[in-house]
Amino acid sequence: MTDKLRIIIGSDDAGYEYKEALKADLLESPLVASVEDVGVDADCSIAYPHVAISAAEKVSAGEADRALLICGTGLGVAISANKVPGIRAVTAHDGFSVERAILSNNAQVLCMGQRVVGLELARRLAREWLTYRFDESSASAAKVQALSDYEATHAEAEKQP
Ligand SMILES: O=C[C@H](O)[C@H](O)COP(=O)(O)O
Repeated sequence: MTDKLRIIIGSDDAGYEYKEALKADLLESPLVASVEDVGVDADCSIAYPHVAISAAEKVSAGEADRALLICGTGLGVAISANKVPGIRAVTAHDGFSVERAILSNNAQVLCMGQRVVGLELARRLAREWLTYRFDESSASAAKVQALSDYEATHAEAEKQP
C-alpha cells in the first residue's frame, strides 16, 4: 500500500444520506489522509452538475487525489465530472468495476447512486476502492495515456485562431 489518499466527497440532495454515511467511513479509514466535503448540506439543494464539477476541479487542480460522488443514479455526477479536463469519472456498483476503474482506467472519480445500490454494498465498495492503486508500468497505462493525448491535442487545437 502506498500513500494515504486525499478524498473529496459530494452529492446532490438525492445522494445526501449516502454521502454522509460514506464520509463517516472515510474519516475512520487508515487509508485516508483527508476528507473534504463539497456539499450538499442537509438543508441545501444544489443540482448535481455544480457539486460534481466543483469536486472534479479540485481533483484536477491537485487539491485531492480522488473524489467520491453520489446522486440518485451516479450517472449525472459522472457525466458532470467528466466535463472537467483530465478527469476520468466512472459510475460503478459492483466490485469488479470498482477495481478496474482504478487498475484499468486510473479513474480519479467514483460515482454511485443512492437510488440504485444498497447502503452496505456502497460502503463495502468504497472501502475496497481505497485499497487500489493504478500501476503506471502496467499495460493499461498506454490506454489511459491515449485519453490524455486526445485531450491535449484538442485543447491545443482550440487555441489556434
Ligand atoms: O443523474 C442524476 C441524478 O440521479 C440526480 O440525483 C437526479 O436527477 P433528476 O432529478 O434530474 O432525475
